Amino acid sequence: MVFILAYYCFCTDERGTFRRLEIAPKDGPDLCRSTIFLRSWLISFDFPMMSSKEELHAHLNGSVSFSTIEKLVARKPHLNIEHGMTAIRSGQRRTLDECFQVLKVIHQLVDTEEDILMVAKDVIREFAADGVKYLELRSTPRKEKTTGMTKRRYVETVIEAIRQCKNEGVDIEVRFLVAVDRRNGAEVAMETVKLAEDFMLSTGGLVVGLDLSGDPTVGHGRDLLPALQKAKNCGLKLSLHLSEVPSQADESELLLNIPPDRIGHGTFLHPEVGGSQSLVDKVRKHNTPLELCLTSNVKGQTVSSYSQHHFLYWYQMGHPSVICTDDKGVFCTDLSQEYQLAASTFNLSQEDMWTLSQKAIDCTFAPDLQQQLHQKWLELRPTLFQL
Ligand SMILES: CNc1ncnc2c1ncn2[C@@H]1O[C@H](COP(=O)(O)O)[C@@H](O)[C@H]1O
Ligand SMILES: [Zn+2]
Repeated sequence: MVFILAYYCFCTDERGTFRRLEIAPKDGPDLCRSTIFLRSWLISFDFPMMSSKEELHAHLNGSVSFSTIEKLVARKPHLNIEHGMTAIRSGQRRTLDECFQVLKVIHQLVDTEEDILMVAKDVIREFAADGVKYLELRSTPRKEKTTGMTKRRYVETVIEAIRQCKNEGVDIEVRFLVAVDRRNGAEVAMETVKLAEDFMLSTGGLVVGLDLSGDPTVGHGRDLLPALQKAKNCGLKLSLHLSEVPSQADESELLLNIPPDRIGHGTFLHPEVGGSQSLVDKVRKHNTPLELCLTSNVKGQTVSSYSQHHFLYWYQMGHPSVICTDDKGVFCTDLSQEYQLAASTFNLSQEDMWTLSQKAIDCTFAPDLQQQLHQKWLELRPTLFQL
């Protein structure tokens, strides 16, 4: 059976505004290979500014690429895991619950220190190859009884991967956020904060913060409040997944009082989608940046289409909004593609895109690097616009 799929090309018009053009119908089996070719062509010719970006919302295990999955599958053939089980391809949609099932499959493949080291190094290199100059990775420390991996070794191994990439000259600055999985409850959250604090103090600034993530339909943030407050008090920056699903308004009211330093998704904060003006006012009052992940939200079906994405609501308000990938492996995307999607969906010019990526520098959790990054952005700007 042959699937005929519409195929789109992005380009700029004479005003520098991004446009999406239909260029050719393609059959299913060739789609993936052709997309990779087309994307690399587009990046090099039509999106020169994409070589300076920062990624502030990337879950390590959700970011594992196809080629790394292949290596992991080769290490563990007995698991009988195929790539279709670890990624949501173009045009496919899943419920959020199904997305978490996919992440569980990846966790089965990544259960030793060797796996973590390979996965983290591959992910860092891939972001660098995509023109990301500053990356904040986040991951939930996991203990694996069968392989003897401890939570402490888990974090140490990610840090080791960051250091090795630096020593190998990979052109990217990487910082790490220790993640609290809300499904594991208050006690584990408190232990995780302690672990994050230890690493913040012992890694010379590589561990910069704490992430709250996990299935938003499980548990309530009120139980995690003491742990989150403790993290904030000890100097960890907080990025909290808030209002990722509609039922979380009460929780968001509570957690926004901390206040967090950044918000993941915030899909249902504003009144038009069942949030409230009071939630928006709190976000505005603290000028809390939002991490926005278009493909993740559309493929996970919390947002019905790209044009309905809440990026527009916050962007039009002039609120700090950072385009991110969330889980680039699971959702088959990369940061360049997310910028292209935002540009083509909301008619943004190259200048708009440039400003978005430049403003994201002020949202990073590494104030010591911000001046250096601003400098780098200014140096790259003339080449990007061929001035
Ligand atoms: C799709 N939207 C999402 N919403 C909430 N949490 C998410 C997520 N995507 C990923 N995670 C969180 O990140 C973990 C996988 O990476 P790590 O094993 O930590 O590196 C997931 O188990 C979940 O806790
Ligand atoms: Zn996320």
